[in-house]
Amino acid sequence: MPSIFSYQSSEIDWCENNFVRSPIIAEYYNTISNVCFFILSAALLHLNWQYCQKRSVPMYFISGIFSMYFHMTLSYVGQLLDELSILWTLAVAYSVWYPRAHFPRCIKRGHREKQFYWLGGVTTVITTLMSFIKPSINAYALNCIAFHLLYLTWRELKKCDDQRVHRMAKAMVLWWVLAITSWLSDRWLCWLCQAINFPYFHSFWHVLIAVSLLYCFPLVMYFDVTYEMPAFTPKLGYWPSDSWPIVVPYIALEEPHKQC
Ligand SMILES: CCCCCCCC/C=C\CCCCCCCC(=O)N[C@@H](CO)[C@H](O)/C=C/CCCCCCCCCCCCC
Ligand SMILES: [Ca+2]
Ligand SMILES: [Zn+2]
Repeated sequence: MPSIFSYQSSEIDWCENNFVRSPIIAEYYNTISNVCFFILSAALLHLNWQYCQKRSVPMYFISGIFSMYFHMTLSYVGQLLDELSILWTLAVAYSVWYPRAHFPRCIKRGHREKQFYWLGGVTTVITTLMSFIKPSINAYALNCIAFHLLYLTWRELKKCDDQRVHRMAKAMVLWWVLAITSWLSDRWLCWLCQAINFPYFHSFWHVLIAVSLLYCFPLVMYFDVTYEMPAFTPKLGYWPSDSWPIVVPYIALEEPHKQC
């Protein structure tokens, strides 16, 4: 029986052909494309330095390290680490940022906060256990989180008339649609990708989801400042400048009153 650490012990094998460009890296482009998680999370921390000084931001580049290991080995342990790091980053992000205004109504009013954290904790533990049984199904469950984020974004945007925030949300959704299309294409249309000699859609997924998060995090920070830091007004800036066609948004904190 192969070890859970051994090469290709995972039940998932992505579309890219294995060991074509290197004898020690199973999926070469799927491995190196994870570098974008390190670059873009560094950019995120740098541009949003004011916010990061005041609040802790979940370090999603850790998922990039495990994802690299997974694609390099295609091992069962690599797959578990990849998925569990995403799951736990999401759990931390929800516990830090989930707006109290959107706590589910089904939990009792007086104890809402405590019960919400219990609910989140139990869900995370169950999903963690499920990862050991059927990690390939778990990847779909993780992707479904995006639909909940879309729902939360839609509810927040209804209350917000800052057009810059709407523009940021639209960009996030656009990049996410491109990302999830690439992920699904790699999983389901591999025969077609092989036929056209382009089995690289999973590498595109890495880049596109990292770009989508570059818009998602400032959006979440914007609403967090609005709700949780009444002493500041979140001001949305664009790097390198407003007039560029492709821009990176960031949050600056200003002292007077709020907009949304
Ligand atoms: C109020 C809550 C705010 C939450 C903010 C979002 C926190 C993001 C947390 C985690 C970062 C995810 C990093 C992705 C790493 C991808 C590694 C990878 O490619 N793994 C694959 C195998 O190599 C695996 O098959 C992928 C599984 C699915 C991962 C799904 C991640 C969902 C992240 C949601 C992003 C939302 C973006 C915008 C939504 C409209
Ligand atoms: Ca492969
Ligand atoms: Zn991947």
